[in-house]
Amino acid sequence: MSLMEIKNLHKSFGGLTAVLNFNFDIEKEELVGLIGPNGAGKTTVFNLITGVYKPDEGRIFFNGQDIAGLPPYTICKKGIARTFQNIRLFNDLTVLDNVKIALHKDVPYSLMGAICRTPRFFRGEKKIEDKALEYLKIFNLDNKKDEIASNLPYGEQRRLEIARALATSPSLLILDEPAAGMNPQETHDLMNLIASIRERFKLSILLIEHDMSLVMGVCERIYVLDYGQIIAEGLPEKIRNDKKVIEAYLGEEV
Ligand SMILES: Nc1ncnc2c1ncn2[C@@H]1O[C@H](COP(=O)(O)OP(=O)(O)OP(=O)(O)O)[C@@H](O)[C@H]1O
Repeated sequence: MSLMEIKNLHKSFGGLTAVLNFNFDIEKEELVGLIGPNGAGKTTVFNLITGVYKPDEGRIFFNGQDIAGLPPYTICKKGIARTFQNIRLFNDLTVLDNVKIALHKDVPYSLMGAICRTPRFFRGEKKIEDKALEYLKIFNLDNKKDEIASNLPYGEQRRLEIARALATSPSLLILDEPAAGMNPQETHDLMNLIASIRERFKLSILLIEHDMSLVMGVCERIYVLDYGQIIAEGLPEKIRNDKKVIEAYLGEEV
């Protein structure tokens, strides 16, 4: 059984059809790319999967259960984590607190315990802090743990957002244009990091990207969206040479 299977998804905004008859699947531990030119409907698909929008039609099966139209927090609890195209961190909190928040569901003490500052509270806090630091280490941000998130350079904010998403222990991590605004070296490093995260945490990753060349090196399978519809699907090599894909990206370097 696929980890996620999407069947005949439709979404319109007024008279504009953003996503039409969208079919998709991703296996456990697979790294899949969803690419397409500007306005193709990628973010809309993303928002449908994560519960930001309700589909007009269609089903989204995750671990065999239909999650279409469920609220975002329920979908997150089921094991889908996301990052945003425009970074959304808790800007005034420290780097460490941004990740600790994502671990709140693992809190081993009660509200009363927190108010009364019981030994169980302190032990629990220490455990969460250690875990958050482990995530920060993976993203090479542990030495910035006490900095205010908004003071980090852009590339580090992006990495922190992924660390925070990963801390919710998802089985599917969806990254919306994670390399947007990064320089070529940062982008290259990030792609390697994404591949290594998949190996280490044994999770599935859906990478949504405008830039086709970015996903070519890292994704095992790619879907191409244009005007709300899938125009090609398959291995990177097949996608690179697909006539419809080349036409959709006409004028852009493929
Ligand atoms: N909330 C909305 N209300 C009205 N139209 C919308 C809304 N969200 C998206 N659209 C329209 O739906 C179409 C698909 O947009 P979407 O943002 O999903 O594309 P995209 O592939 O993510 O583009 P980009 O790469 O520029 O982010 C566009 O024509 C967009 O203007």
